[in-house]
Amino acid sequence: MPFALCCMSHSPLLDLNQPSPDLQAEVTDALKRARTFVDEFAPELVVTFTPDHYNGFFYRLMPPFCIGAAARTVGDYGTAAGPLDVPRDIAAGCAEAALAAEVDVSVSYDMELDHATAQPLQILFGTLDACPVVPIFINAAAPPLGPVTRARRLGEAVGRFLAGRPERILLIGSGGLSHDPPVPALGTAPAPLAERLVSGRELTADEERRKVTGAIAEAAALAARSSSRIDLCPDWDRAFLGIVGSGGLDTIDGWSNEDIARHGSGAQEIRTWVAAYSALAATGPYEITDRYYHPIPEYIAGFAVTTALPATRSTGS
Ligand SMILES: O=C(O)CCC(=O)/C=C/C=C(\O)C(=O)O
Ligand SMILES: [Fe+2]
Repeated sequence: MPFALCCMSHSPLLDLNQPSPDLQAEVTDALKRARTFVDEFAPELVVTFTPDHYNGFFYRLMPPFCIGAAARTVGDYGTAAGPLDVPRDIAAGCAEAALAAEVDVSVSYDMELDHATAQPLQILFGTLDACPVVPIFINAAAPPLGPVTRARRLGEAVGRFLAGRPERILLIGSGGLSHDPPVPALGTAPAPLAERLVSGRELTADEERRKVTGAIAEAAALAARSSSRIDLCPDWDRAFLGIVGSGGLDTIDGWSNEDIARHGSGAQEIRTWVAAYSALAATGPYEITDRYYHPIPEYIAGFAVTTALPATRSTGS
């Protein structure tokens, strides 16, 4: 049951926009260090806590949490499309553990997921199917959202279950931190798009083009400080990283959804980090082994990468 954790921001613009060469080099280096960390750990199982952005989950049935017993990624924003190698029995065990802990998860045997799931797997492993993966969807984009403490309780329940498994397990949290990307909302989207947020129909080629050019334009406006959307919030991001680094995850229980939303609609994705770190914390004390952070408007992201391991116990004298 050895554990390791890697939490990272994702961005659909990672391969589409260029921040300054120095900043790009920093990000490349941080992601390379994360990959080396994972290589050295050599996981036999990945459990990924991941959101979606109306690419796999829609309002025809929008669960707060869903555990995939069979899943694939859809290949949005140029990320890989294809099946994940999901061990059904372990996915079912995670779901049973969550339900026993009174966290009402759904299960899916036909889960579709987007860049939020594919990007970290591609960055850390090169491919989607290098390692068995249990995907755990946490709704962060589609209101109503439950309190953030539910993500902590989900993570704890999954962590306690995984502690009884024999595999080397990598926990991934994908998302955050502060950011306000132009993801459509049911209440404000024009009628054909609002209908799609319910039905999940394919985007037309024109809608797809406008989605990508719109995100690129929004990033440019954010970098030029001419965007009307919520700005990145480095102080809040650093405070959040401090909390997960100190292990005081229950501090976040006091954050209301409105508090979190003040740092952008995408800031709700911190739920994935809270769940992943809570899963690790449920197995014992942990320590951060690497941490990178930079606010990057070109990616519309308070961009962070952290890795962590169970704390090495002092043997005393
Ligand atoms: O239908 C759409 O427009 C979806 C757009 C989308 O997928 C945007 C994603 C943004 C992030 O992943 C993010 O900034 O966290
Ligand atoms: Fe996202």
